[in-house]
Amino acid sequence: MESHEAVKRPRVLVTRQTPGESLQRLREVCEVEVWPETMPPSREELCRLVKGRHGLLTMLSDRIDGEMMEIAGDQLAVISNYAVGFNNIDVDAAKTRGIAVGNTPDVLTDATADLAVALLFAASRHVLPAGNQVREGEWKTWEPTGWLGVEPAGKTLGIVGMGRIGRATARRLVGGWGMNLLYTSRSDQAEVEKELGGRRVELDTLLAESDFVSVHVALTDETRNLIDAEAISKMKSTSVLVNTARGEIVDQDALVEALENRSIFGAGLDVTTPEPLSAEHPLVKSAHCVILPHIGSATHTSRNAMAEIAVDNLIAGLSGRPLRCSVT
Ligand SMILES: NC(=O)C1=CN([C@@H]2O[C@H](COP(=O)(O)OP(=O)(O)OC[C@H]3O[C@@H](n4cnc5c(N)ncnc54)[C@H](O)[C@@H]3O)[C@@H](O)[C@H]2O)C=CC1
Ligand SMILES: O=C(O)C(=O)CO
Repeated sequence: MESHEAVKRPRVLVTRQTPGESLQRLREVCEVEVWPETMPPSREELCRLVKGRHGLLTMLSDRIDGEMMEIAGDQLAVISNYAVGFNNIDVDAAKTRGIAVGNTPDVLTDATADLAVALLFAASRHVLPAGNQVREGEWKTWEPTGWLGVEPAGKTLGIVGMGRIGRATARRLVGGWGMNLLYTSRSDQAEVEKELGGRRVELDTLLAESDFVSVHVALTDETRNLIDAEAISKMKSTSVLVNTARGEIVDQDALVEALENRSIFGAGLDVTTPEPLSAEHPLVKSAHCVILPHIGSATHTSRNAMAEIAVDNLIAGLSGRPLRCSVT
């Protein structure tokens, strides 16, 4: 039986065209099939495509569970996710089968933190609806009471999940706008506190005391719906919620209600449940919510670098070497 040991020309599936030249490196050592469409393969198509592959280069929209690994077969040695988040992969199932799993951390940290800051300002200053007023020819005059927003300078920033992107976001807002920092984390972050000041607090305290809350935890069973109705009810009526992590971390129904009741000031989301979110969804229609189509890492620099890591991970996994960035 063909198993995890290195094979001469391993068969690899890449579930979407990635930017840059990195796939060329893969083609030199593997038989590569790239899913050619813009839309992801359906579950059915993916089940058909994974069969007999030694390696998979997957996107965050591909759900790779135990069943999918089973369908792929015993020869599957490595799953390389083209993302830092890996909630779309059943890592325990992969471990059980001895399949290596890789991700693409660090190289997208700055781009995603930049976008968190952009969303914070967009939601604070009505950037989209005010801009639309101009586009739609509805701009009548300068109004002393028009489009009044909130300002971050000197206010309190709450970072939920002080990992790489949480810290980079805090660095921008503490350094640039003199914000005071609160954060949640599973452990104290002495280095962060040395660099940025700040205090580790319980989530309830963070929500009650922050003027701007930015979510950066990984999606796990523990963080799913972390920002639920009760959590949102603790936030200040002048506060802004930003989520660039994963949609499932925020209870969207509760957020709709909070925005409708004006119990928070606004929200900026790069991630939703589902993705894409229907244009009819009340959050999309809300004047107090800015939604972007999951573009946190969407810069040439980040996406090219992610592709390089994803290919390095795949090649390492196929030859039984430790991955450049492993989550198993
Ligand atoms: N919008 C986008 O395009 C992007 C979204 N992301 C999302 O951002 C997430 C974070 O990325 P990184 O900062 O690179 O990951 P990271 O692993 O450095 O940070 C995640 C942090 O969350 C903490 N955490 C996990 N569970 C927690 C809990 N229950 N309570 C408090 N803290 C908890 C972890 O300890 C860690 O510090 C990714 O998992 C991904 O979902 C990442 C990149 C781009
Ligand atoms: O890397 C991730 O986790 C993303 O969401 C997109 O880059």
